[in-house]
Amino acid sequence: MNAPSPLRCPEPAERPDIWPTTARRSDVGVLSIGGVELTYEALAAAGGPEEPQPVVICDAAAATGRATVWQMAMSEAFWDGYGMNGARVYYAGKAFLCAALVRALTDAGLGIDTASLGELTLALRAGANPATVGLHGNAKSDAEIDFALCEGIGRIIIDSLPEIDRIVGRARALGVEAPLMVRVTTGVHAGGHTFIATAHEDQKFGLSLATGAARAAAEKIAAADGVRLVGLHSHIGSQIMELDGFAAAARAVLTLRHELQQAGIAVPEVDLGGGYGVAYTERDAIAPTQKQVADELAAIVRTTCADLGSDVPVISIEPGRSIIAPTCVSLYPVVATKDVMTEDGFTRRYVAVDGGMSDNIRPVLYDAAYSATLANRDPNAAPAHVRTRVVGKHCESGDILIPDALLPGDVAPGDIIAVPVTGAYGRAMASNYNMATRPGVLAVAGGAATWWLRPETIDDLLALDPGL
Ligand SMILES: Cc1ncc(COP(=O)(O)O)c(C=O)c1O
Ligand SMILES: N[C@@H](CCCC[NH3+])C(=O)O
Repeated sequence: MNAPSPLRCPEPAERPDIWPTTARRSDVGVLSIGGVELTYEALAAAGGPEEPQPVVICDAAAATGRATVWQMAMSEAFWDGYGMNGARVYYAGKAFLCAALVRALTDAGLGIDTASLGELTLALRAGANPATVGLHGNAKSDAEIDFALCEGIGRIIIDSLPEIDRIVGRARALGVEAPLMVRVTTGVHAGGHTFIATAHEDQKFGLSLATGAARAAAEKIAAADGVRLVGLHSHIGSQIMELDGFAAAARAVLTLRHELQQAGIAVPEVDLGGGYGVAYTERDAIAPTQKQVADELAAIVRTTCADLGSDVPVISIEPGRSIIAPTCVSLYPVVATKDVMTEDGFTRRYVAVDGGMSDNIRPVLYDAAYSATLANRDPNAAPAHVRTRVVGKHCESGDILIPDALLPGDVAPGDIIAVPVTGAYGRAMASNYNMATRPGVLAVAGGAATWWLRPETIDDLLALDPGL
């Protein structure tokens, strides 16, 4: 958790990859995104929060732009007019989901990957075409399965052998055919943190390639009535910056497909999952571009299929983070500051903000690093910078957003802390700890602001309590 030196937040012009496309610092030092200044006065005037409060600002055009670039890069890389049949991109809604985003991404040609009844309901109600919606889950409820089957979604990704029997039963009862993919555990270890690596053997997701469980699942589906095998699926983890793991997993899953096809079991599609990493701070390398990833995946698929002597399946991927993470910046009002003596005998500045682990659990859960700057004024115009710990407001001493940030020594209540790259798994993993209200997500574009998710209110929380 202790960084070797305090982490400074680069300005948008220095590291454009960790800021939304339209982020700028004005001549007077105020940050803006989408032409909207990031002060609470300007946000209120543009239709945002009326009072200072934590809020997630999303550069709406950047989100659509990143999705479109993925879609085009994959379509181009996987099309050659004869063996390569194209590729599909499903946005992994677990990273962040709301109706406006579903509409923007489906308009851009993406499908939506969901992992719960809530995500699935939202995606369909927002107008996603069921044929290009998928459902994941290692413990899908009957309600989830029934809803997915009744709505006719394009793929349900199987995560265990008993689940196949359950779906066969539900499909029979409902009189529908279930399109199934098998999630294959390829044994590839990749991913930023143990909790977000998903393809090594001893973890809860998928069916093992090594033990034969994945193959057995595909055979079971192929032999059963009321279900149809539409593909194999591999997802190796999240926040992966090196492409080798994707290559190894793709080879493994394509080889299984080839073996199945040779045994007479057709496997039209292979999904290579999500997990493509992004840079969070200036210590991170610039992530591979969507085109680099797509070209690399296409090269692996092409050569693997050629080596195996098999045709090329339709390929799909499920990026979440890499579409939405860099398009959002979290803003926090500074509430209090104090200087504390450390055990090593130096003084540490604490800056406490309204917000914290309830709107961004990632630092606590994964030691995830973020950096912070000031939104309302130019930090570089301040006389001196000090090592600062940015902490939240919750009743946990571990409620630390940034353990060791370099911020102006005169940060005070009235200032606004901006933390970039918070679009993925921030609001989506937010909680109501301490009965905190979860922040709104404000989309900004062309000088105007629109709520993509309105801020939760205390009344929203109290309404859940029949005792009141
Ligand atoms: C099955 C599956 N697909 C896609 C994703 C999206 O991952 P990421 O946001 O890292 O792209 C995840 C999350 O790790 C996942 O579990
Ligand atoms: N929630 C994780 C990513 C896991 C994605 C789901 N398998 C994160 O914040 O990095």
